[in-house]
Amino acid sequence: MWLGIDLGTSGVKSVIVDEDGAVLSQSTAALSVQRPNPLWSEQAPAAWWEATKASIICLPEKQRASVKGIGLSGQMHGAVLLDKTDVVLRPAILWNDGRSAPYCAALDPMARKFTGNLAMAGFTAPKLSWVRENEPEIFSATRKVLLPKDYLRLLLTGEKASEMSDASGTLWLDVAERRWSPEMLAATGMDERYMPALVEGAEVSGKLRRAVADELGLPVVPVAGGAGDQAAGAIGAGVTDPGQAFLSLGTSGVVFAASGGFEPAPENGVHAFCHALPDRWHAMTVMLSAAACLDWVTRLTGFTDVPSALEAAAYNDTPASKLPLFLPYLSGERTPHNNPSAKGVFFGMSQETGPAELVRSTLEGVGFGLRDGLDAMASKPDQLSVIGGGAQSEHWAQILADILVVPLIYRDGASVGPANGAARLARLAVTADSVADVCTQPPEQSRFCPKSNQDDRFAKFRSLYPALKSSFGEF
Ligand SMILES: Nc1ncnc2c1ncn2[C@@H]1O[C@H](COP(=O)(O)OP(=O)(O)O)[C@@H](O)[C@H]1O
Ligand SMILES: O=C(CO)[C@@H](O)[C@H](O)COP(=O)(O)O
Repeated sequence: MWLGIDLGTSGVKSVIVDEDGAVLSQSTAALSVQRPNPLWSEQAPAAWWEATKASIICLPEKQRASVKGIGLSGQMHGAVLLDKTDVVLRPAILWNDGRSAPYCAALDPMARKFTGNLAMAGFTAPKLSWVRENEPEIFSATRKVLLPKDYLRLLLTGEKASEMSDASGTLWLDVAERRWSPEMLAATGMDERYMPALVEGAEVSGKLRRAVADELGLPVVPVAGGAGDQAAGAIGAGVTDPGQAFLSLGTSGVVFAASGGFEPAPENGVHAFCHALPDRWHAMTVMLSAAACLDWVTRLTGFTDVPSALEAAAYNDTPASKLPLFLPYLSGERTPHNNPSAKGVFFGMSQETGPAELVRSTLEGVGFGLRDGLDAMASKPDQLSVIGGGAQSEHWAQILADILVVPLIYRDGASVGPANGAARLARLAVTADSVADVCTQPPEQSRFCPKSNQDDRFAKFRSLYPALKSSFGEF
């Protein structure tokens, strides 16, 4: 048995996977996000740890006792600042936090040169520029900066380590060479001593501490490097070779394509990062609020939960031409606009607009945002496997297939894709099993092909951002 732990933004998911790759059990412990100031997005690392333990302890006792290795996956880019005794100095600044935007311009030329990526506000390095200027006492006390899942690793094993896929999202990694970049570290007043050791995703990074093992009913087993949640999702979905791609419908929305090598294309905000396997890279586009918009519109409209809101949308028959258009920029946007100050908008409301129409517009607007991401990619994938919490809705699947104009494939275990990928990396780290044997595509459950043309609505959607852009910063 292999234990995969995925530190998502909305919760920690743990899965146990057997020798044949079947997900035997899964458990989720919810997390909340704190937004104490405009553009800020934070979580307490202590809450991650409590949720991690809560999710593991709910897995069946017998399965836990049979675990042979653990893999970690997690939300990317977040900054956990530790002092010289490994005490957390402030709440973690998350991937969808836009406060560091003013520091990106200065880093951008170097980021393009040394990492092949744009300096974007959600990445880790600009966050440290913000801390250095705005919280100088915290910056001076900082001795290590860890990514979210790597903080869990520290508590699980006592080791400070990261791996290439997640480290790519810091802007401190030389992505082509898979090593820390002294130039990028110096640009934020740091050097390699602030960074954890680097391993590959399918290498062992340490061993579970005895006390933690006893508390969680686990044996003392190796913990693999793991991956950032998107690369872990790719391993779970069997997206490892050029031409393979997936769509993630988590808090964020991601189009991820495995590439033949390191192929930087920073225009339009396409990220070129290391994959979780050695000598492999990938391209991805990221929208900051995807399924997060469903939670928001559910609260806004007063439906009891996301499935009820989706059901109301499915039964609503207002002609699509009468629906408002929704710009899904509730936390700003990364790809393609690279604008943390962009805002959510309902455009075209009328007396006929009610709760179900708003939910429908939201489902559609997230689709349009994802289409913007897909169009930013250098080449369009033939099909996309779908993973993440949003993969639970067939109604949304057809809307998305129509907008994206690409077949969408729903596979077994889609909603726990990154946790499954983390478990697979643990298996690769501990056994001699091959990537081809372990990283298979899970069986197909259903397939949604484009049926109705949405290009006219999409053109209207696209016209709104340039028209509103200059006003966003004023709010
Ligand atoms: N039945 C459902 N259909 C579609 N989306 C859903 C459903 N239930 C939950 N979700 C969405 O799943 C999202 C969480 O997905 P998940 O992949 O777990 O995110 P993260 O990894 O960011 O924590 C929530 O934002 C929620 O809107
Ligand atoms: O910023 C990115 C990827 O670059 C996000 O995808 C985060 O990694 C959060 O992922 P989810 O919580 O939405 O899975």
